[in-house]
Amino acid sequence: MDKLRITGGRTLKGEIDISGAKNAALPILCAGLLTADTVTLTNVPKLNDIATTLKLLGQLGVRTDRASDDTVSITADQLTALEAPYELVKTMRASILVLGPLLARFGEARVSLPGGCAIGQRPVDQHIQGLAALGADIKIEHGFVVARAKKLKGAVVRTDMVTVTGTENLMMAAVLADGQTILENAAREPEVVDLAELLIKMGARIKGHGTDRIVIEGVASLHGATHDVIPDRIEAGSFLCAVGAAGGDIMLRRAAPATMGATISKLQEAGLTIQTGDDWIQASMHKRPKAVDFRTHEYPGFATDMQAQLMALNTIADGTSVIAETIFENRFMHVQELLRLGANIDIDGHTAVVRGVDRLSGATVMATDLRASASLVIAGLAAEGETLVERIYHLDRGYERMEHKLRALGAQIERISS
Ligand SMILES: CC(=O)N[C@H]1[C@@H](OP(=O)(O)OP(=O)(O)OC[C@H]2O[C@@H](n3ccc(=O)[nH]c3=O)[C@H](O)[C@@H]2O)O[C@H](CO)[C@@H](O)[C@@H]1O
Ligand SMILES: C=C(OP(=O)(O)O)C(=O)O
Repeated sequence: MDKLRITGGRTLKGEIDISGAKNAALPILCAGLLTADTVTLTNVPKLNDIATTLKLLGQLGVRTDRASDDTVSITADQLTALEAPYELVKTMRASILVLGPLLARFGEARVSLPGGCAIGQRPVDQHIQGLAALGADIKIEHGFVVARAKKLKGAVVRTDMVTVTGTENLMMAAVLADGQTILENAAREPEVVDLAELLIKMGARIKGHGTDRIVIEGVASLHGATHDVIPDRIEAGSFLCAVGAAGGDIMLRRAAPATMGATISKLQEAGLTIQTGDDWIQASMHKRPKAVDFRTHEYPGFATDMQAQLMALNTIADGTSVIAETIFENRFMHVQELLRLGANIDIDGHTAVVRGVDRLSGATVMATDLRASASLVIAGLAAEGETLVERIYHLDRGYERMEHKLRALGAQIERISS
């Protein structure tokens, strides 16, 4: 298994490009199942999760073509299967996103239940209840969600909590349903908006995306489209935390600062100087960070996917911070590894109290999930001496060539392949 070796203590300087958003690209690839025409996507990041999704689509009989580094075309004109098997679903929870499109267009689907993972149980009951409300006959059988519906029918669906992939699955199902669907308590994340924009280009009739009430008028069929995936706000935020922890001056190009309000304002509170344009972010840090309290929240609040990275910055900050994780019940797995680097953190249920230390010292640590991995890399950049981050396959799920980008910024970091 590959590892990262980081020698900490170097400031960061330079420019890098931000990749397309993983969490936008995944549902958007699945939306290709909704039409027999070709859907062409640009700014698709090169990530293991994208490779897994393309493999899954391939198993369903979808023709996929990576025309260039960041362009992918998908054509779902001759499906050979309507089933997402456990082997693929277990590695990536977002596989559940084939359920809505398959059911809407082909009238049936069988998708393995995604298992629990490091950050929480992550049930899919809201996806199931929502599809049932749209008229699907849906049950769990032998570890699979098995769904059938001759034709879905529009309905008012109010999810019990805000769910990002739940909203995406239901939106993709509703675009081909008979009549009107209203999704209440819908997720407002930019990635949901990006999916809606693609669906509209494909002929869907959607209004209200970006609010908590999405109204969809079903249409008989959708057609092909071309779409540029939005920039990854979590990747960009992770690099901002990196410069906050290591110090320096960086420029992030092809970014979307308009989607990053909560992250940028917390980092400014921590002492970073940040300037933004339409598609760039310039950040400088030349002092010790200041501890910042925060709580995770649905968009436009502070993203749970940024919690671990900002915690890493807080570990070396001046002062004590209180961090509340409100979205996932078990998303502090990085804490025990940050402790190995010399951090001072106490956890009490959903709250972590971080007392900033003067310095971290390099050690061998283990990545436990995607953003936990990023937090360990950030801490390693700031730590004295050498940090070895093990099990970085988690990182490879969601960051495109992170070590290359950090090296371009002057960090001393290398991949050790084994
Ligand atoms: C591929 C993708 O886009 N992943 C993102 C998506 O995950 P994902 O869409 O899986 O996360 P959700 O928004 O659904 O989860 C929010 C909360 O609702 C709960 N829940 C959700 C659905 C359901 O049927 N039942 C239920 O109880 C979850 O366990 C969690 O506690 O949003 C999360 C929250 O912003 C991010 O951390 C993930 O990076
Ligand atoms: C939790 C994440 O992803 P996923 O939902 O794909 O597990 C993430 O991107 O931080």
